[in-house]
Amino acid sequence: MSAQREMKEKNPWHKPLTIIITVIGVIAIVALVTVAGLQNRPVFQKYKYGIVLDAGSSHTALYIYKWPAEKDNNTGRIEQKHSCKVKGKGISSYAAVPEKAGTSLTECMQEAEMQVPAWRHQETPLYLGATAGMRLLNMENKVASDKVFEAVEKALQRFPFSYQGARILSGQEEGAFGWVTVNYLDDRLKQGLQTTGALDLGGASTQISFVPHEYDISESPSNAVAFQLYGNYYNLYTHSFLCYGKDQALRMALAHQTRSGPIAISDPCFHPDYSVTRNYNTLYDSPCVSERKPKVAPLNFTHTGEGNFLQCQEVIRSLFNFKSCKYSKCSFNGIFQPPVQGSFGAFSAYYFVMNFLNLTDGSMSLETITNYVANYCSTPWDQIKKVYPDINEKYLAEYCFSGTYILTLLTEGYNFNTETFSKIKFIKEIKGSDAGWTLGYMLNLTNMIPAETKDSPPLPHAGYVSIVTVIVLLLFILVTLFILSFRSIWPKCSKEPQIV
Ligand SMILES: O=P(O)(O)OP(=O)(O)OP(=O)(O)OC[C@H]1O[C@@H](n2cnc3c(O)ncnc32)[C@H](O)[C@@H]1O
Ligand SMILES: [Ca+2]
Repeated sequence: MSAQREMKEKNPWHKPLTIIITVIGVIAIVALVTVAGLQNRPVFQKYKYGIVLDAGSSHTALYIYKWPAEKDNNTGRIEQKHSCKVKGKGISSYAAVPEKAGTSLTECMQEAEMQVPAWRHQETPLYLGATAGMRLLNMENKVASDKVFEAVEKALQRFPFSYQGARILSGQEEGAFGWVTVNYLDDRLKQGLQTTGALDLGGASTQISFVPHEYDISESPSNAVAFQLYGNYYNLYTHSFLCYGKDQALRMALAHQTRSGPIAISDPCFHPDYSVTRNYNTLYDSPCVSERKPKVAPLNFTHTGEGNFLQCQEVIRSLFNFKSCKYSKCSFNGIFQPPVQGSFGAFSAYYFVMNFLNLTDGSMSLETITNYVANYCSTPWDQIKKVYPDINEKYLAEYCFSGTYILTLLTEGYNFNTETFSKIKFIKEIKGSDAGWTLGYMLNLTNMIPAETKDSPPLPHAGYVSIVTVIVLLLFILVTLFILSFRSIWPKCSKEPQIV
């Protein structure tokens, strides 16, 4: 019994020092785990937002972009969070009722209010950029164009975002920002890789932008845009052809065929058996064709189809002037263009049309694609309607013209040949963000948004390392003390069986 008491007295677990050491040890371990856990927990990502309204000639679309609040190399990693297609036509179509241009945006703006967290609303910049539709309205009727902007401005200012203004983009900006978008999304800018050209086909204008091989900038300064992005310099060639978007090009093609004011035309760019009645005033109501309006013409004309690809190409060719060129090389209409270079991303109507025709598979040759479009054009209209009962009839009727226009513009307008054509990719989006000028525009403008304080771990790295070192040292001392106090009873413990 006395041996047992003696052992109990010598048992370190019954000494206050051991208990204190143990408690401190446990606290130290808990502290170590807590500090490490807090320091290394995934940082809650805070985002900033920006909204761009693309007021195109055919429709308006709203894009919401987001990027981490702490920025990377002065340029945030911007991605598309949401997009909203405004119902109805483009804002330029409301020239006679400007207030409606403003109210048309309400639904998408309300969607934006839901998409951007409320606490970010006030600091979220909101931009509206208008393109060729408003360019044309501005040329035609400046007062009407100003009124549309006034109405749009009023409508946008009612929302809680930081409204930064509405303006018409120049053709150069439209082309250049489209190029920035494509290359940014492809990660080519940051990595300094060879860039991709950008081809944008809108309703009223079309843009071509690429970095040429040995391009002499002095030849046509109005087609040159110099960029410095991520420390790399780019000398971009860009041109925007007003009136060569697919709707205005169709107008020009019809104007070409009705220039003598006939009561009926048989159009090779529309399917056999296609027939509609069109109004002369409506057709010629655009600065792209107004000057060519026939002096004498009936109110309407009958527009029938013929479905002949080669003859359609002839009509389209007549829209391009290949005669005059004061530069070393031109595309058409006397516009300087160096030879196309490298790969290209073709988006908006290039994609809509080629996707409908099932021609976006990069392995198809120019010849195969041409044959396909020719065959498609010669298919009777009734048959086409039966095969595609769900497609918007206006689009459906125009795919033959649009496909032929795209091929003619690319090969004869921009001089793509069999080999260079194969480097064109028809794209809608890249990594979840739509291809178009808006992201490039946003990317450029966000450089002006000051970066928020970095969303860093709670402790600086040095502080974290010091705390962990102190705790580890403390644990080491405690373990040593613990072992030492146990050692005093170890011999007894080992003799225990002999005692028994
Ligand atoms: O750049 P601008 O010239 O201002 O015009 P936009 O921005 O309004 O032009 P889009 O790229 O939105 O559209 C280009 C054209 O494609 C048409 N379009 C849109 N969706 C289409 C689809 O699914 N199939 C065929 N055409 C389509 C649209 O009506 C236009 O004529
Ligand atoms: Ca556009």
